[in-house]
Amino acid sequence: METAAAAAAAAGGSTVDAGGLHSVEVKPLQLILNRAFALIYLFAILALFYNHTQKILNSTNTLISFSILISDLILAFMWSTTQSFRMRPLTRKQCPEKIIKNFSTNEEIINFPALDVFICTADPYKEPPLNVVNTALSVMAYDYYPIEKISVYVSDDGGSELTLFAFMEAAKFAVYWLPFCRENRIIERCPDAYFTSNYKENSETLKIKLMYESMKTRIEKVIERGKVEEDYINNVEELHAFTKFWAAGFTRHNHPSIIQILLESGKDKDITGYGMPNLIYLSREKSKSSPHHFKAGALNALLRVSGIMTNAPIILTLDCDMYSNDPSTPQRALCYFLDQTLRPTLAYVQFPQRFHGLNEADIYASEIKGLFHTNPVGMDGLSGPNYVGTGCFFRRRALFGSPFSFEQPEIAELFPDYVVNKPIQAQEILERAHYVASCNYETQSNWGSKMGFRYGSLVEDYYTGYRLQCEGWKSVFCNPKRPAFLGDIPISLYDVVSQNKRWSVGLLEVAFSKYSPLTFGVRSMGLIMAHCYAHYAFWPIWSIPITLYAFIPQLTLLNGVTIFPKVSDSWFYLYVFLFLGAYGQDCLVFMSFEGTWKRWWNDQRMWMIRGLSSYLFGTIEYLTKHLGISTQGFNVTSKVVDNDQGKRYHQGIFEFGVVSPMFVTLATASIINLVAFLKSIAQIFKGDQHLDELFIQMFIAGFVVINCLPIYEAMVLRGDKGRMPTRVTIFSTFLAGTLYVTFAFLLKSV
Ligand SMILES: O=c1ccn([C@@H]2O[C@H](COP(=O)(O)OP(=O)(O)O[C@H]3O[C@H](CO)[C@@H](O)[C@H](O)[C@H]3O)[C@@H](O)[C@H]2O)c(=O)[nH]1
Ligand SMILES: [Mn+2]
Repeated sequence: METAAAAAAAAGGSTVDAGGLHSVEVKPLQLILNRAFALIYLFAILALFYNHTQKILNSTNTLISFSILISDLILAFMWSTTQSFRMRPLTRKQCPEKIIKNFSTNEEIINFPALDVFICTADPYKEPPLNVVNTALSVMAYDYYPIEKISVYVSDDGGSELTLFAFMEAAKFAVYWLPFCRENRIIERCPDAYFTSNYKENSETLKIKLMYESMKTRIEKVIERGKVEEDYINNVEELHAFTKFWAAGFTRHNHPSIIQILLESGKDKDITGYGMPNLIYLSREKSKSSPHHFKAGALNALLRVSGIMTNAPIILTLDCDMYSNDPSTPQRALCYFLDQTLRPTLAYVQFPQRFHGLNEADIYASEIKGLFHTNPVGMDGLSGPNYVGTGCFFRRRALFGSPFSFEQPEIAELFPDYVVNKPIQAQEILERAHYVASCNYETQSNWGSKMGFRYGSLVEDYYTGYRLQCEGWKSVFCNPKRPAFLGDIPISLYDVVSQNKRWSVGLLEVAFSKYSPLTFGVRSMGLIMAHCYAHYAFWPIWSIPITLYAFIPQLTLLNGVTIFPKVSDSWFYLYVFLFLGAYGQDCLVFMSFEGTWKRWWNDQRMWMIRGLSSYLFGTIEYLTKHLGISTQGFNVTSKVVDNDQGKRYHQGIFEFGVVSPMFVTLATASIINLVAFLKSIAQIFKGDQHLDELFIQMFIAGFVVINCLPIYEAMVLRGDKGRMPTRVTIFSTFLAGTLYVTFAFLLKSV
């Protein structure tokens, strides 16, 4: 931990580090309240299980009591892991304006450490190259001194000439864009974001806009044709580069590595004669016979190729849709990397994932506030936040063994302190770069196990951060007021639940591996940190209580069977406390991070939806994958916006539209809850049943019904393309009927 600063912070209040580059703040009252609440709630949980034991012993229907017990055990476990985020939340501030002074040799010359930026893309049709180019331009235009210290490496797992073409265009546009941003002190350095903002129109902005538009048109034309044709190729070098893609047998899954230097710092200048950063295109070698480990594999190839070419001590990893929204961001990260007291063990500085284009109510809870904001603040007070794949500055050394034992790469040039002394275009450098980008390079090596980004989980980001922290590395959460990066969000429910399904598979791969946070994690990083990581690893098992609670109380209700305490029973108040306590705390935390009611409501709704879709089917996919039956791999999230879909999204209308088993469970649950709720109301009015006995079950059904309103609407009221497909509705109605009959039979036969 952070020595002096931490000790002072532990005592409460705020502290500033010695250099005055950053400060931390802990609110002592908040700590006490959180811990006291956790203690009280814990006693309530214990009381609940006492009640459960009694019930099971006297129960006539053990199966039902047992499934509720299992659900509550899992809910209690997940609750306890959530509390670890509340034990010591901590907020930080940085003073990026002080950084320049630290690196000035004299008034004029400022010399920051070199920075390698990695941008990953994987599919030109799901990830439009124009957007990838925008991301690259936004970081090339960072306020970094001298700018030649930045090298931007683009990894193209799509192996696409379209992406390369877009980057050739970007390199030409950059020599105008960088001086334009610098001289006009533009804050918005992502061109697309700038031209859609409220910028000042004058002849200069008009000129640069025309250039941008012309680049955009050329890129879009080429994408439309699906191929770079000769009229778009300017010279022999470009032709030579594209010929590689046209070789016989070239596919995205099978091709040699392609490395293309698009800008070379020190050689290329902008139109004012000022330097330019390096810009390098890389498509690592792929072959059907060797595993390529998806994004983690791409990052490791980048780590090596950049090692050969520039070997910067600091690395920024970015997803292709995460553009920079603040040119001073690297200076904020430097505030930490520079601090002597943090230095020996600081592995990475993580900025939150934030998104643009969210609708007002954030219907799909795309903000994922827990994952990206509130929980990292909790982990920051312990050993530091988890790595979330993008917007993260690494110390290169952290990817080569623990802080105490260095893991030697195979070749000397890859040592993190190796000094490159040749230009990146040198024949020798290029040869070496191709060599380390080949698919056999990693065979029989420690890459992915002890070195670099870790293999073995579809959530390579979570897994890598976790393993680094197990080794003893620390991290810092940096959350400035102006978002440092902004990314795209999926705008159809299917894309959202599919993305979460992939995460679920990846998380379970960690949960049930020999590196499980509950065993290996507890030993390596202590109980509380390990619980934070366990919270994510076991996310998908939330599907069990969510699914059981979506069906059992309702199916029993339909059959007039009471399974919870009556309102007149004193145990009833325990249930009220448990419900209000958990939801209340969740809501309070959400609201205290610039939340709104509407967004919180959607956040809790999406939790239920994910429980019945992503988590459930993710768990099933994990099981089938491990039985060797099927595997989907890394299904890249689409970043393309269909116009109609975009319109509906902005009106806050849920987008179904696809026939998927994940929608069947949702629709079935929504039907059963509605029928159960309505039937029990009718029975109470008729006097056949007592509200006193059925209240908790009716409350659950009613609560689910309110959450399902958009689903009913999509099933019966809507006619647009995003409605629930009729096949799903019919099948779900049939399934609901079958479940009802089965339960009626089960309950009567005992
Ligand atoms: O074989 C692959 C697959 C993906 N990617 C890239 O990985 C990034 C993330 O992919 P995306 O489809 O956007 O996944 P998300 O679920 O939106 O991403 C989140 O979850 C991923 C782990 O599942 C992390 O890698 C990401 O950083 C994190 O933002 C994108 O830039 C892709 O181009 C590759 O480079 N190679
Ligand atoms: Mn993404």
